[in-house]
Amino acid sequence: MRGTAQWLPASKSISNRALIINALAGGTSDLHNLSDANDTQLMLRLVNSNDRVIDVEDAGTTMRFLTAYFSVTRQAKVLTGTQRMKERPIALLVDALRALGVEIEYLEKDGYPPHEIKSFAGQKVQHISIRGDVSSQYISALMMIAPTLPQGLTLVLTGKIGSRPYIEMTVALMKHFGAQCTFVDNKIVVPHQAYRPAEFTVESDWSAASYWFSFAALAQDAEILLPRLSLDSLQGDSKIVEIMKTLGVQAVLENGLLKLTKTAHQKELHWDFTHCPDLAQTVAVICAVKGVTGHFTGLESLRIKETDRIAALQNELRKIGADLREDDTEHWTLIPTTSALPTSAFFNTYKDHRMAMAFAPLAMLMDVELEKPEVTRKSYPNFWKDIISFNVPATEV
Ligand SMILES: O=C(O)C1=C[C@@H](OP(=O)(O)O)[C@@H](O)[C@H](O)C1
Ligand SMILES: C=C(OP(=O)(O)O)C(=O)O
Repeated sequence: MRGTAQWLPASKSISNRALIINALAGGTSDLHNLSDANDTQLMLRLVNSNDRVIDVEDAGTTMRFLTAYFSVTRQAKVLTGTQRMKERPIALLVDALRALGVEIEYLEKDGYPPHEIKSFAGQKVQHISIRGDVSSQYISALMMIAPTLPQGLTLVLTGKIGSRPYIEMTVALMKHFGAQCTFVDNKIVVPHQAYRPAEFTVESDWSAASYWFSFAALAQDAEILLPRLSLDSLQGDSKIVEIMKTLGVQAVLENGLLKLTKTAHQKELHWDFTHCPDLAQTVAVICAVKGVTGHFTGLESLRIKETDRIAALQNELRKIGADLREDDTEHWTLIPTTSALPTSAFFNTYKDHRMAMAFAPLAMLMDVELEKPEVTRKSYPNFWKDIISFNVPATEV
């Protein structure tokens, strides 16, 4: 398998932060290479929308960041989304905003969208404690609005902190646009200050890149080139380089492109996904078919993403004779396939882009049919176009 993933998207996490901060900085920054992911295209459109009802579809960051943004910019809005978005909790963020002085009401079920932002009379507190183990997106949302608050904001994160690199990414983006912010241990301090407009170029998306590591892992022979990725990235999902080394893929930067080639793989993988939850599906599927036993922790947050990703993985892995066994609430064992793979299989995707993209590379070994392949538009709209350019046969039925 040889070629370049020409349509690899820019990071949606970085793009969505840049768009929120740019809006708070007056909207005049030059932002280059924004992601074409639906989550970012939604953010681009909705952040300046005059509509009262804001439909974020299934975009988690867009929902959480806009809830904070519309609150501090005093825009009365109703935020809603898909049925699944109405099942993804938002209470911790709403509680924090209410403590700050924002009037927000739930319109259907307490703790979940849709919700209505009514008013913000003025900052009531400077100090907020918030759990760190549910979603870092609530924390990033509060951090980005913090410089605009008259008293600034101190956040104390309680319990285990998940997705920490995404919080560090928020710090880095805030700094790029002129706002100081410190994040030490479990404490984040943001003084009141003004953002400055700045030029910014978004790098490629490491989570999207992870699927090309999967193709390389399953190919007989591979030389895959990935554009605009840096190894010391703001994105925690660049950890895929380390993980996939164990699974038989070597990655080196050559002439500005990341080159993936084959190397020997090991029989076991111990990995904690606490700080890179979006890689779990990619890695589980590759372990399953390469005979690698996975000893995993840090999968808890997968249950509240686009679908319950633990249940979805368990259902679909069983179709190829593998399993993801829950040993206790914190430990999972990936039991790989020991028998021959079926010659073909149909995989359900649960309206989750990452289910589709994690299982697609199995096409290197068997005939794969995927339910609603268009779900990839959430983060990687040209995924199928990229696949076809590598001569992997893909047909839309
Ligand atoms: O801040 C972000 O851009 C994200 C944070 C992570 O979510 P959690 O913090 O909910 O784990 C990640 O799964 C999501 O895809 C993007
Ligand atoms: C979890 C994800 O996105 P979000 O939470 O922003 O919907 C994801 O892209 O895998």
